[in-house]
Amino acid sequence: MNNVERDALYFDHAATTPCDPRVRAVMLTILETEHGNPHSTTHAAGRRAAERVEEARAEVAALIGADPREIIFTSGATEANNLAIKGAARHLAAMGSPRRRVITVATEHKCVLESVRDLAQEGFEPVILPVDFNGLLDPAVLQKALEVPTALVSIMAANNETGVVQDLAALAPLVEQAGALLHSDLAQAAGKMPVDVRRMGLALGSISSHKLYGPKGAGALFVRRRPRVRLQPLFSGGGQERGLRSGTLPDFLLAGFGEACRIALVEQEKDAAHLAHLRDVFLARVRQSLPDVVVNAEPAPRLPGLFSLRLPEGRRALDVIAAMPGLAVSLGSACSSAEIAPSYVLEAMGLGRDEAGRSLRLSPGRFTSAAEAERAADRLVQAAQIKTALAG
Ligand SMILES: Cc1ncc(COP(=O)(O)O)c(C=O)c1O
Repeated sequence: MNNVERDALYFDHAATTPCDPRVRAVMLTILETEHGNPHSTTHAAGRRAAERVEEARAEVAALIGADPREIIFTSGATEANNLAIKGAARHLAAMGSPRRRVITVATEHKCVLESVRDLAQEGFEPVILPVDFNGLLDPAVLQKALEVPTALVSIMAANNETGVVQDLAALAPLVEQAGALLHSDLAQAAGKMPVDVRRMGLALGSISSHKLYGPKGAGALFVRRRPRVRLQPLFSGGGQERGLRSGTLPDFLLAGFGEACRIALVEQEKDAAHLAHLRDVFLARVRQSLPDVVVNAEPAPRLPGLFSLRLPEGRRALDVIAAMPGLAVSLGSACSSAEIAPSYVLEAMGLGRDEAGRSLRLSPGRFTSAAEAERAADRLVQAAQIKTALAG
């Protein structure tokens, strides 16, 4: 880590988390001392690698209340989401199912939205449902969409821009009654809030390692066994992962992912309390100087460690970020050249161009201290006090 990185206040854990030192230690041991292919089990080196993979599978399963046989390793949540949505829809079509509707929500991650939209080319009917001002999906809206025979519904557990937590326990029975499969993108939720695939009524669920202090490049898809959910694989190959995901598994990454899940399960409540405290410290301090600051979707149930802050009128998030180089946060908007396009997530919640352009995403983490939250608040206030004219 160089000095710039060490001095920076990192408030962008929703984008990615640093590897937990305990995760790093596990991965380094494997990199330095083990070299087997987990699929070459005719010798001890391969068998050891396979054991590492199975240990990791058990840890990932435990974090979300699944059976280890229900975990398919992938390269991350993007791949898991693609496999779940395209794989399930294609399998049903191949079995002769007349169900063509695939439903998702306007605030989903791009990899879900694009996977659903891509299916239109294969004769499916993508339906993108709206959310209310707090980013929540109204069960009545889902119920109405399910009047047409539906293959699959994909609803994320927690949103990556606002932290809004959907009420899956209330929505799942509607999907089940309609005879459709329910998939959830759990990338932001796993390790950050209690996740139980049975209680949530999921047929499929996607996780990402690098969102929970594990390495980048690893993820998993939960595929329910009873009643059994079948998928068409995305890749042709050696038939690893029960034929659903061919390719040699990266044992050291998966061991790190497993260790990250083990830690997350043990420390999730402690982490959540810590993150809620950091958020409260940060917001109280910011509001002393900027009382008009708003948390987008504040009334909705939200993750404790991820919030979208709307600055008072007259400030532009892009300018504020530029004025605080030592504080790493995300824009609540997608940026193209010098223009700010409102984030589609905030736009779906009814925010206008100006409101979205004043929004920042902040996400402290497990290793952030209260003193750092105070320093971050001071830097933000200082930067926001450099009054900037709104473009347009
Ligand atoms: C909600 C959500 N889904 C999916 C992804 C993609 O995850 P990955 O980087 O593991 O492909 C992310 C991360 O950007 C995310 O926040």
